[in-house]
Order: sequence, then structure tokens, then C-alpha cells
Amino acid sequence: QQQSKLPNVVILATGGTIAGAGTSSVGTAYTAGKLPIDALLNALPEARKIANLTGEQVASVGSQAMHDSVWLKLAKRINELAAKPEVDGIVITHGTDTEGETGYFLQLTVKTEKPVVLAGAMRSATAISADGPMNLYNAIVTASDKRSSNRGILVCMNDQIFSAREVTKTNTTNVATFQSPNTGPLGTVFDGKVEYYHGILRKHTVQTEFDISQVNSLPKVDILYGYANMNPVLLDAVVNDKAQGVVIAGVGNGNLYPTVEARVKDITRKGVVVVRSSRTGSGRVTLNSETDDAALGTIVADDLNPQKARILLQLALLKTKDPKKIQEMFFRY
Ligand SMILES: NC(=O)C[C@H](N)C(=O)O
Repeated sequence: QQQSKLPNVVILATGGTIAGAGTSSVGTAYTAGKLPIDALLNALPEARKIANLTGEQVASVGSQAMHDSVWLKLAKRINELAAKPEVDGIVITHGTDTEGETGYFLQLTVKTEKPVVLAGAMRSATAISADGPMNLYNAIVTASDKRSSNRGILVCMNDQIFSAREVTKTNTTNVATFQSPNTGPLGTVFDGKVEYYHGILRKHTVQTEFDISQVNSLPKVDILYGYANMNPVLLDAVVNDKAQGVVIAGVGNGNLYPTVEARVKDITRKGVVVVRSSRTGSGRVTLNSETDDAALGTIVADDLNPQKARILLQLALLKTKDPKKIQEMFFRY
């Protein structure tokens, strides 16, 4: 029964632990993405007092299986729904493993100022103290609140609201896994109420140059992890596999092992775009610091972690191969 006073929120479900089911309520063995969105909503009658809800199943996967085509499908569906005057907000249920990546992809490609909020969980729907129902409830509350408009894509987890650009999974199993190491959360959602403490400054959603309406696949970009005595042959492997771009999770301020530097110089000359990010988990990678980007032809990820730098590079490569222009994008988004 639709109630005219309540906002209309559409839930797009993709799977994840929030829809996971296992045989033991105390064990960690379960399968993600088992339960359909209707089952999750039926278990949450409280949410129907907040908003008129409709659910759509976009995918049913553990987010370790997330891929470009689901991202494109999601972004296109959100753009379609958000263009409808009767839709007030959108919630996406998602596994936490790659939730930050999906969120940042949507942050750059969704064209709406309406609230778009991701919800996940660390304990499956059949576990004792499952965190999914409260996280989903909080996401619906957040998406129903007009103050959530024009803040980019939001992520609700453990009573906090994060920016999709900043949030990352920091713990393998803990319910407080999501953190924004560089900025902290934007706000809280508690007792059915949203409170914001910070805004965001980087350009997002309607302010970006990325239009995926006619895009059906994304350029191939791979990530390599830096370490002492790193093997430069790894670079050849991804370049031979036709990567147009490579993100290196370098050590410290995105630094590279000397033989890797030499190989990077060769591949940037061949037109492969190489972005230096960091394996440290927080902070910026700064241009021409210890590493001479001008000499290597590399660009820096600024404060994006490697997996988010990969997403921006994929979208940037749809527009240009010019490292200077791509570097500007890394400082803009
Ligand atoms: N907590 C979770 O959601 C983990 C799960 N593997 C997923 O990302 O779908």
C-alpha cells in the first residue's frame, strides 16, 4: 500500500553478505547473494514506515564476483530511475568486498542530485546479530532524507554515513570494517535520524564529464602490488594481456623498485598509462616527490587507493590517453 506522504525509494539489489544465508547461525560459512530483495524487505517491516519501497534484483553475487557489466547496468538503471519525478531516493544492496569500488564508479557516472545510498553487511542474514537489517534500514532512512541530496554516492554501515569516494573496507570480518582513512565519515544515522558533519569537495555525479549511457565495456586496467625487490616481469604480463592502463600500489608515497621504474619508463613510452598509488592505505601520492614522474611518464593517484584509482583510470581512458589530462582528472575527482 503506497502512502502519499512518504518518499518513494527504489532498492536495487546485487547480492552480498547482506543477502547471504548459511547453515549455522554462529559460523562464518555462508553463501553471499542467496536471498532475493523481497525476502530482505519482508524481514524489515519497519522500513515501510519510512518510505514506499520497491525492490529490483539487478544481480545476485558475492561482490568478489562484481564486474564492469554490473557497474554499467547499475549506473544506467539508477540514471533511468532518478530521472523519474516520483522517485525520491535509491538504495543499492551490495557485498562489502568491493562496495567502495562500485560506489566510486557510481559517484563518477550517475547523473542525479537525488540521494543514492549503498548498504552492505558483515554478517549473513541468517547469523545471530546480523547487521544487514539495521544497515539496510539506515540506508533507507538516509535515502529518504532530503539533506542527503547532492552529496555524491553515500555508503551506510554500522550507524555511519561515508562518501563513496573515501570509504574503504579495513577489516576482513568486523562489522565496523568501513572507514574513510583520509577524511572520516560524513555523518551518522541513528535512531532513524540522519546527521551530517562534513560535506565533500571533489566533483561528482552531475558535475563529472563521464557519460556511460552509450558505453558497454570499460578499458582494461590492472593493479600491481609493490614490495621490496618487486619483480618487473609482472608489468610485462599485464601489458601483454592488453592493459591500456596500470595502477601500481607502490610503497610509501607510491615509490617503485628500481627495476620496476625502468620498465615503467618503457611502457609509458609505448602509450600505456601508469598511475602511482600507495599500498599504505592512507594519504596522498604526491607528484615528482621521491619518484620523478616527469622522467617516468607516470601520473599520481592523489589520495585514491589503488582500486579506486583503477576505476577513475578506466573512465578517464574512455575520454583520452593524454597523461596530462588524466592527471588533471585525478586532481578533480
Ligand atoms: N561482507 C560481505 O559482503 C562479503 C562478501 N564476500 C561480499 O562482498 O559479497
